[in-house]
Amino acid sequence: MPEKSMDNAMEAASGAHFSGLRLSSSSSAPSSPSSAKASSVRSFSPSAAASAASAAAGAHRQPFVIGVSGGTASGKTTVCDMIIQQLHDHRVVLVNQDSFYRGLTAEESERVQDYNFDHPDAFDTEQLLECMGKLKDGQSVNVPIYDFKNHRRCSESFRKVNASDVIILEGILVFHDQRVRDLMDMKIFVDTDADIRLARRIRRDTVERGRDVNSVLEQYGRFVKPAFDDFVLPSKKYADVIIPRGGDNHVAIDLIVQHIRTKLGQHDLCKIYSTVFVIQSTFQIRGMHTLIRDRDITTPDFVFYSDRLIRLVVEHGLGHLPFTEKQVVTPTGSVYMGVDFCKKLCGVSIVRSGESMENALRACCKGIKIGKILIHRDGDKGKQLIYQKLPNDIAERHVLLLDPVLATGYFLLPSNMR
Ligand SMILES: Nc1ncnc2c1ncn2[C@@H]1O[C@H](COP(=O)(O)OP(=O)(O)O)[C@@H](O)[C@H]1O
Ligand SMILES: O=c1ccn([C@@H]2O[C@H](COP(=O)(O)O)[C@@H](O)[C@H]2O)c(=O)[nH]1
Repeated sequence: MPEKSMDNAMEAASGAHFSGLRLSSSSSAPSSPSSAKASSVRSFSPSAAASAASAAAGAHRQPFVIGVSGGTASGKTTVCDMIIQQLHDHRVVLVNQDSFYRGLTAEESERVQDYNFDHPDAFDTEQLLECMGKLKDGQSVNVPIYDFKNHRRCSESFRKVNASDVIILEGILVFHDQRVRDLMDMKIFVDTDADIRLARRIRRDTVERGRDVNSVLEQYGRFVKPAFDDFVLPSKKYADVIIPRGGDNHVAIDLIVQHIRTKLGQHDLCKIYSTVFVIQSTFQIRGMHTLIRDRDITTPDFVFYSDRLIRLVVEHGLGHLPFTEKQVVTPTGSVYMGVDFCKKLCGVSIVRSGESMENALRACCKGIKIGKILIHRDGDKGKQLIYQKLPNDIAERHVLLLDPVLATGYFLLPSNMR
């Protein structure tokens, strides 16, 4: 049985196991002060534990939403495709604002040359919001398919878009409506010269969208350019990143992809850094995390459980250090084949450290040569900052990185020490 399924099987078989939890004075841990919270834990049933675990396992993580705007034929789709390609190890979906064109009535179709496809009212923004809301909620959606030749939606077919880690919403006016902007975690504006865009548009619309050059030029002068000046360009100010030259700008796209990876990696650092280790979460560990997060926990209980978590993190981290075989002679004269740490631990970085973390580390490290303990006291600066600091810390100097509170614990070892 693979290691992971073995762990799951053992967890399932033992149900709720709180060997690490501190029980009240009437239980098997007489030295611990009594606690109402701890005694309520004793009545925790295996089925409740199982459903809590499955709820956590299926817990929906908010996807990262990227908006990509810019004038017609600026290269929005091309940029999106490049981002999607580079994010190959994540689930990414593309939603086009074009899919939400209302579709012309028979009357409007007769005078299509007078229809302004570049005005915000040409889109069904309510439907777009509904679809994006569902996707953000982890539900799949059926997105309409728009036919640029007939200016209508296909009445029978839809494109099924599944819930994903990253949702990219692309279109000329995706920054126009504040409600749509508010869905986005990152806004990109593709900035390409107007003459290049017009040349591309003529080629594309004549080749792919069944137009002739005259109608393209007529529509461009009458609607496309004025709407660009009135709606698209003014929305550029909302962009977090402006990409000049669109898909030709590989540097900008690489930087954007790196940023998205870092953001996604806040949840899954192991995907980015091969030397980061995360302790497998068990009911015991999650039970203690639950206790220390409970605002009603007493101070002695908080200290007791957080100290225990800290020790688990530190001990697990030390287990990753390099060692050599070592023989010792026991007091009875027999030889014991043991191990000894063989390299000097040159730095320990403790994220969100407190005194108890430092003490636990020093206690656990007795007998290990520690060069330096570097303490990060980031406590109240928040999660964002801690993770943003991570890449520098990793690249430069630290050997062990421990975070007992935010997650179960992270361990970092340079590859030459493993
Ligand atoms: N960097 C580029 N160099 C040459 N042609 C490009 C470039 N980027 C896009 N195109 C072409 O221009 C047209 C419009 O590009 P597209 O990415 O679909 O723009 P948008 O989605 O902004 O309308 C397409 O035919 C595409 O192949
Ligand atoms: O029926 C239609 C619908 C839209 N348009 C034009 O399309 C562009 C937007 O698409 P891009 O891919 O971003 O260029 C917009 O400027 C509309 O004018 C159309 O011509 N006919």
